[in-house]
Amino acid sequence: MALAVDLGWGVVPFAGLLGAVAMYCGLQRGGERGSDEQRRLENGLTRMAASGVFTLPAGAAKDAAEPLARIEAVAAELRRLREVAEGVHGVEALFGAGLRLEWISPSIERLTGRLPAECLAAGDFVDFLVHDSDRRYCQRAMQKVLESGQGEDFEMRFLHEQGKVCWVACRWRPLHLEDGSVAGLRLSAEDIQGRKEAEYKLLETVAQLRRAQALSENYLMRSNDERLRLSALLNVIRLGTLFMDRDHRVLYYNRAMLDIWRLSPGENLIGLRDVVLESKVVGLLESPEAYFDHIRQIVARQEVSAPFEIHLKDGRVLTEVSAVVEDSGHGRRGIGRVWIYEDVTEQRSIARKLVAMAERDPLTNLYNRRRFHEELERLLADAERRHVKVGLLAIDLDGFKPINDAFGHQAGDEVLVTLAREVGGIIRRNELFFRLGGDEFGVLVPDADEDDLIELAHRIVEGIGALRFVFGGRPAGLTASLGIAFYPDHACDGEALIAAADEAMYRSKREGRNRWSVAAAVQGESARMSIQAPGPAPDASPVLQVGESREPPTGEQ
Ligand SMILES: Nc1nc2c(ncn2[C@@H]2O[C@H](COP(=O)(O)OP(=O)(O)OP(=O)(O)O)[C@@H](O)[C@H]2O)c(=O)[nH]1
Repeated sequence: MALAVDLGWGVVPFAGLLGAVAMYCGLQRGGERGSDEQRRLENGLTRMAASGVFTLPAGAAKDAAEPLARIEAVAAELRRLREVAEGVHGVEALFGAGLRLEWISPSIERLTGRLPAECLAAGDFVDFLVHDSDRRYCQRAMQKVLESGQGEDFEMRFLHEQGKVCWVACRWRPLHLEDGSVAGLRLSAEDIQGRKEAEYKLLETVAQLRRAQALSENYLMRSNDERLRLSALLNVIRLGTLFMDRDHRVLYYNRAMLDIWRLSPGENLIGLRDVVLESKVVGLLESPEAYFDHIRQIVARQEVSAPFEIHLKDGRVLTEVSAVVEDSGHGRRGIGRVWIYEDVTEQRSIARKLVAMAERDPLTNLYNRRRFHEELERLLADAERRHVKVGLLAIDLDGFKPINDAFGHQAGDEVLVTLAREVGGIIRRNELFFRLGGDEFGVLVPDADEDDLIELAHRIVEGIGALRFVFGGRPAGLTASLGIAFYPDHACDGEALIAAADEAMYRSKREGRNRWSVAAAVQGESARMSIQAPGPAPDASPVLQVGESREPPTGEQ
């Protein structure tokens, strides 16, 4: 059914009316309102009325001027309507019942580059103007409006003749006949390209924000994983770790930290100020004041601190190192400070044992020959600097081999141990006693005085000679031969001093054992060159002093 218009005095097919009005207007424009033409028009209108195209008011047929005036009024009204329709910003279009485009506003050109005439000439409006992706939906929606008589609103894309796309918001409305049936559709399409672009931009921005959020969530998750890994690591290592913030409050600590400082495992240190922390450990420290002074010095500096030893009352030894935690901007103040504590008690003990093993004789626990040489060099350097003497006593047992041979090696060991203890009891605290190997011993005496050393040698000879042993029910004893030498009197260096003392000791052996001898004074000044020793000038001739124990011990020799 064709689209029709109600003019108030009859329903007129739209196209027919437009034709009639155009014809009328054309006549007007041409100024040819001759009576023939007017008559033709009046006849035409009368025929149209007679054929039911529209209904003339009663009496109109008698007065042909009446419908003409009405047509003029309608034409004027239509011109105004056309002006309005052609001037609309959006697109307006009318479709017949076959969904064929019957009229479209010129504004379609602005959106699609297509002229209304092109659109009307195109067979199918949807195929011609609607974007591929929206065609089926559009066709279905048009059909639905036609069938249901209910309007549909949706957005779709027009295709511009140059291929670009233009989004429009469509309002599809049915056109009803008087009897209520649907005679066609009306489309009102509004250009929403700007809004769509804004929406796309917004969506893109939202997508970017989502990506950024996902990225930051990913970073957060990874940094959280890192934190957990670090925390797990810090909790398994034996180093006590403490992070303080720049306001001197506890930020983080690990289990070892609580362990080392004997704090209960459930203790919560987070947020505690340094002074509170100090109050918790003060009872453990051997020298709290010294330690807290040290902390204040460290905190005042920026560089990594040197390892510091902390001695605790329970005998443990801790080492501490601290460093500023730099901030990412490498600011001078940093974001806080890390403190690392290590309980080195066991290491220190092992080190002590290793040192002892390296420098002590395992049988007698006396210093060994290695330590003897170290101490000798040290004492000689000191004597050189302070212009004092160093005395060396070389001790060699007499008749030790026969004890081994007669009573066994274990008996010999017992003799050595007993002897070490006895002689250790005779020497003074500043005198150093060594087992130099086998049955050889040595005593180094700093700031030595000749008379004192001779007195010491005498007491040692007597002390050893007085030792009494019983092995397998049989008594045993032994004596010792001693040699005494002084630096710089008898030697200008360590080796020479040893040689001089040995020489004196062998002299004691030769002279009958169980005695002491003082080394012969060296000829000339060579041994004294480096020292201006106080006292009388030495005699140029070799001097030998020999001492003997008054009571030679008994025993199997
Ligand atoms: N039991 C024991 N004997 C040792 C040890 N070290 C060395 N000896 C022995 O000590 C003896 C030292 O020999 P000598 O110096 O000739 O013995 P000596 O009988 O004192 O000889 P003189 O010095 O001439 O009187 C050797 O028999 C070694 O085997 C040890 O650690 N334990």
